[in-house]
Amino acid sequence: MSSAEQTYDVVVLGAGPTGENVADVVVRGGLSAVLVEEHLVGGECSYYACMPSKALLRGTEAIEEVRAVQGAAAAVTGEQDVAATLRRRDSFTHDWDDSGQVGWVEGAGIALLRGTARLDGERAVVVTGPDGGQTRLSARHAVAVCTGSAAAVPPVEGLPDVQPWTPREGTSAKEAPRRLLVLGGGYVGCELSFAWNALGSEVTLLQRGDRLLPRAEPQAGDAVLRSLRDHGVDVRLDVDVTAARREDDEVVLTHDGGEVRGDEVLVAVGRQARTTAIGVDTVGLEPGRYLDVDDTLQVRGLPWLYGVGDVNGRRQLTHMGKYQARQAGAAIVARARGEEVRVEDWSPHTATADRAATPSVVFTTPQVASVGLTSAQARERGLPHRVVEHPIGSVAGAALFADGYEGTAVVVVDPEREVLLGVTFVGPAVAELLHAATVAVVGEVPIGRLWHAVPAYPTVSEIWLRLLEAFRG
Ligand SMILES: Cc1cc2nc3c(=O)[nH]c(=O)nc-3n(C[C@H](O)[C@H](O)[C@H](O)COP(=O)(O)OP(=O)(O)OC[C@H]3O[C@@H](n4cnc5c(N)ncnc54)[C@H](O)[C@@H]3O)c2cc1C
Ligand SMILES: NC(=O)c1ccc[n+]([C@@H]2O[C@H](COP(=O)([O-])OP(=O)(O)OC[C@H]3O[C@@H](n4cnc5c(N)ncnc54)[C@H](O)[C@@H]3O)[C@@H](O)[C@H]2O)c1
Repeated sequence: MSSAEQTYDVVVLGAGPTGENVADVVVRGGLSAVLVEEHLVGGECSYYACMPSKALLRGTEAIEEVRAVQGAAAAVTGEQDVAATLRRRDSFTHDWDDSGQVGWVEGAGIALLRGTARLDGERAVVVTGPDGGQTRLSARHAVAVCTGSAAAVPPVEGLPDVQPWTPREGTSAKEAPRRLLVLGGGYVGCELSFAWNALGSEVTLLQRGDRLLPRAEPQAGDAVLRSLRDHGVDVRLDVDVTAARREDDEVVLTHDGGEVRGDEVLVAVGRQARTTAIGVDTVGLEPGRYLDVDDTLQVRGLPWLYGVGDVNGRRQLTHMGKYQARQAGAAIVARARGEEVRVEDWSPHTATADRAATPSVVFTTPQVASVGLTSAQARERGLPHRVVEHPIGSVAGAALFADGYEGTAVVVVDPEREVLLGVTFVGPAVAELLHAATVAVVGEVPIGRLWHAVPAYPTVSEIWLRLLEAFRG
């Protein structure tokens, strides 16, 4: 056992995509920073979330895209090579080896400390290393908590005892289980049901509410539901699972309408803040809760403490964690230099897009790409709004892309200011349509000016013209 003390300008807890970017921004701003990581540098996204899940899905998507083009479809004469798809997934996670990311951290001039970090009063962090030795870190300017989130486990009797899969096992499994039960029909439940169904599992998806992807526009959940069922997934809505047990090698879930059996059960009912064991109580905060932060990501009431990424519960997406990291990093540097931190919307120091313009893509078949407010969110916020919808398959680019292209675009417009509040595309390969919508929402580009943003012919982006025409009436 050893004990040491070190001082840095900024101490960052957690080297996920968020923590890495906070450290990078402050070092570029002339401050010193140490990143503390207890598992893999790169965080959930690289090893158990975004990258492996998309690698599991991409082969199936590529095959479906070719099958949807008459003539080209004839070239698909066999089945997906599941073992090769899993190997490709493993190549994206580098076989769960983080040496590449460690090289990047070192090259960026960031100090890295392996171990479990815990706050120990104001500006102080204690790190317990793999050998049990402790290092005490002091921060001259800021401590940034970027410890992310973990899978939430619902209060279902017996569930912990059946050793359910979390998204970690759901993205890193070495083979497809014969029968997979999936609890939860949000992002993870829908994506991983598609993935494992195509890789050979018999999948049963149990969703508590009456819709999949309940926070998206209803057209999204409806289309994903139809497609999952068409692909052979047994989707059951309005199911309340009350108990779980193992019988020999089987998992048995009891719900209000009976029982369902599988070989594994994946729990995908949302996330919980990783703040239970990081010493937040030593600075007056309640363990287990999301960190309550302002728009500069500063924890309210503790000006030296920042909560960035999944751990604040604002938006649990990698690109939003990295965005928050850029804004928080800029605020930390400005405060350290004694410069003014601008707290107004859209300033270099505030994460305004969290509230107004968060983009996301659900990589199902069809994809769901959205940014900004849904019609339900506009209604909840009491904003004046009009909803315009148009089938994407009606444009030439979509017809060329896939025979019988089916998709929907939904735009939420503020009719008084004539700007877009939100956009949702549902359809094959719509992910790459999204950034144009994000620019329009963030820039509050007036509808009158959008008429001058002419989509190239024949691209799927011509859907923008149809939407403008539908809005004009
Ligand atoms: C299955 C799945 C698929 C997803 N797909 C996408 C996607 O396609 N696109 C997208 O944008 N988002 C996706 N997400 C969400 C995305 O993974 C998260 O938003 C992102 O990882 C959050 O980054 P973070 O750095 O805030 O936290 P994390 O990635 O969770 O990183 C936190 C880090 O902190 C470390 N840590 C925790 N506690 C301590 C401690 N006490 N001491 C030291 N280190 C600690 C952890 O080991 C971890 O490395 C997905 C999530 C899941 C579950
Ligand atoms: N492509 C992406 O960007 C991507 C992919 C995966 C995850 N993520 C991120 O990770 C977060 C977590 O994903 P998630 O799918 O775990 O959460 P989620 O919030 O997206 O969905 C959880 C779902 O579980 C349902 N549910 C809740 N309790 C239940 C119960 N007891 N039984 C059955 N269903 C229940 C909810 O109705 C909801 O539909 C997402 O919100 C997203 O921010 C992003």
